[in-house]
Amino acid sequence: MRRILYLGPEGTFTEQAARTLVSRVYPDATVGAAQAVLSVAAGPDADLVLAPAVTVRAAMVEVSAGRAEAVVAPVENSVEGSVPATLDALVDADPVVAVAETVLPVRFSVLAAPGTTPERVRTVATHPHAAAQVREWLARELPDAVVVSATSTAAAAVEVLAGRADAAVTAPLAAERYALDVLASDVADVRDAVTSFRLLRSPGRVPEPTGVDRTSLVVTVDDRIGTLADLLTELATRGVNLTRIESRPTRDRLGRYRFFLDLDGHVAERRVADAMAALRRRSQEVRFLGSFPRARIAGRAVAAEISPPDAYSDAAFAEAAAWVQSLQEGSRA
Ligand SMILES: O=C(O)C(=O)Cc1ccccc1
Repeated sequence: MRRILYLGPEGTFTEQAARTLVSRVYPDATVGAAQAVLSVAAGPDADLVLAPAVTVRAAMVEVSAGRAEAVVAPVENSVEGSVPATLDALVDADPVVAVAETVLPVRFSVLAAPGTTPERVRTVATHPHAAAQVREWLARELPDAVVVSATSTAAAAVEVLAGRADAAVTAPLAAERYALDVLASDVADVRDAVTSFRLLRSPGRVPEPTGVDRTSLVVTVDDRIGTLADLLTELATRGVNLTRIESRPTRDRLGRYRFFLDLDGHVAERRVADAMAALRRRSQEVRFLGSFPRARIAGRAVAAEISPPDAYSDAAFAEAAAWVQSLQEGSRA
């Protein structure tokens, strides 16, 4: 039985995303659920079992070691930006690549032990990404409460159950999974906030291009004048649209960075492949984090989908390469 790990414990946004992604990536599989990362307590017929992991990093180690099939991780939020723990794990762990992404609307529930009134709440536990998205609500509704960090929103609910926090800011799913009262639901400072999640596996076959794909890379560069401009020019001159660029320190010394890039397009497309080859020539290291269909909500684009001009089509690249080859072979002037 193959395990799909998600940032747990049960009842996180990531569990919700994992259910969507698994039904998309493994449409024919029977899916069971486990309570803990090493448990295989699922129906006897399940092909896949969804299991919680304490951290994304630990889950990636399980995948790299061949003990799990895939990990589902939160990547980016429309309000708070990237999830640093996921980005760092992506470069520290043995390579894993994304094969699918999904985008979920995020509205929070505030849970507390049965009978707790808002006036009695002094500590509110949650994931840092959730805290950043309910800051105004907490200042207004629970002004005396201090926010304490948890590894996930569901881990925050467990803190409340254990009596170590008075309330937790969670996913709506946690209200169904834990015996806690709902003090508030549908809480969000920004109404239409969304978070993207990816399903990551050990490197293998890349999903077929769909025409609306995303390619994700990490590029490590030397510190010299114009490096970043040079990299971006390699993309621009091949008609490759950059949808995200994020730097993270390499953590070995101050002032050294890696760049996380998301591009429109698929490694199977000539313009993207050509741009990636150029990035490789110009940088210390390029790590491929996957090419996969771009997430849509109810069939609609989440962000603008920009088509490259005809000069960058596979056909245009093939015609131009054939022309150069004919010159090299002397078959044409
Ligand atoms: O803690 C969770 O529930 C997660 O899945 C991470 C997260 C936290 C806040 C918003 C979106 C995802």
